[in-house]
Amino acid sequence: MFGTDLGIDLGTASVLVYAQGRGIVLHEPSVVAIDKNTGRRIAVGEEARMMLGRTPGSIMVIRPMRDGVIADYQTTEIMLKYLLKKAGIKNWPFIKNRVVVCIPSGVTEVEERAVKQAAMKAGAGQVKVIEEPYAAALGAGMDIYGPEGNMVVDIGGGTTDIAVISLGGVVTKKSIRMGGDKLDESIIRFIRREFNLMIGERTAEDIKIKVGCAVQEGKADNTEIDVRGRDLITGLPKTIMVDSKMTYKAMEESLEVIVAGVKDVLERTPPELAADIMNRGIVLTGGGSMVNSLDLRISKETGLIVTLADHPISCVALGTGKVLKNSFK
Ligand SMILES: Nc1ncnc2c1ncn2[C@@H]1O[C@H](COP(=O)(O)OP(=O)(O)OP(=O)(O)O)[C@@H](O)[C@H]1O
Repeated sequence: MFGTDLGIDLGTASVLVYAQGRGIVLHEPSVVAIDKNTGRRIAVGEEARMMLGRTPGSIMVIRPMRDGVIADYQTTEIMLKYLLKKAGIKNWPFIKNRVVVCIPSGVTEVEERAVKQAAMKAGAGQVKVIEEPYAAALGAGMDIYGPEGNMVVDIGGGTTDIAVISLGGVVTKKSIRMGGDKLDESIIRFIRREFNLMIGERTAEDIKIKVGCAVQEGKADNTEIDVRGRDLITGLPKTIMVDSKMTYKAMEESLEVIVAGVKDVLERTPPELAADIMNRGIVLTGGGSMVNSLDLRISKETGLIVTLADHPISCVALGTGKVLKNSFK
């Protein structure tokens, strides 16, 4: 006897849970705060994210997922257990639920097994895994079961998964360990180098979301933001102004890695499918795809039409929901 079937997008930046018949029931950052002395859980999700960079010595804030895979197994288990309970799944974990979890397409067998085991330990009765770009394409509403080629680029916090899908299967793919987190890191490095200012992860993400830009021309609106950090020379707090052009420079190298990945997959795609992609274009999903003008940048460099999915962050979880019905026959 099984309970509600669930789809989980266990991401580097966020965890989304899709419950059969209810849709997305949870969306929280993949962050856990632990008491260093006792090992006790203090906070999980948004509450823990608010603590990032602000904790006293006794509290440790952990992001247990790195580059799309589990980096800290024990903390992932704690996080999943807590979040699935919070998602309000009836009788979790007393009735065993069937769960589909998404994984990046390039993971090793060991990494895949760790994801399955973490879900089982968190209370799942049966676990299946599916590849992220497949779920992302389904969640974006692409017709992946037809004979035409579809190209999806899922840019998450830790990985970018690029795939060409046709007849319900992945034909060419690439998973690169580059995503929103690395963009934040490049902003931190740029500001330290150019302004001798040390900023935290959350501030860097804020800059990326508010004024980040993937093309040199910059954004037309909202082009500047005041940024506070610690001056590395005086040691004192300082405010500087950061604009879109600076974020372009900061993120340029990292964005180029994503563009090169897209070109590589296109080059390896069979000609018939490549012709389909010329007609249909590329669909971007994942939170990282929302960097301003990234669609324009990829379009310029590939000469193809590039569209941002309707709800980029939810696509993988929505796609997992779509495969639930056929996953446990
Ligand atoms: N409006 C926005 N503009 C730019 N980046 C954004 C925006 N909103 C979210 N992001 C970024 O999207 C990333 C998270 O995306 P998402 O939740 O799809 O990743 P994930 O599934 O957790 O990661 P992965 O698939 O790599 O494991 C973060 O780096 C976040 O900063």
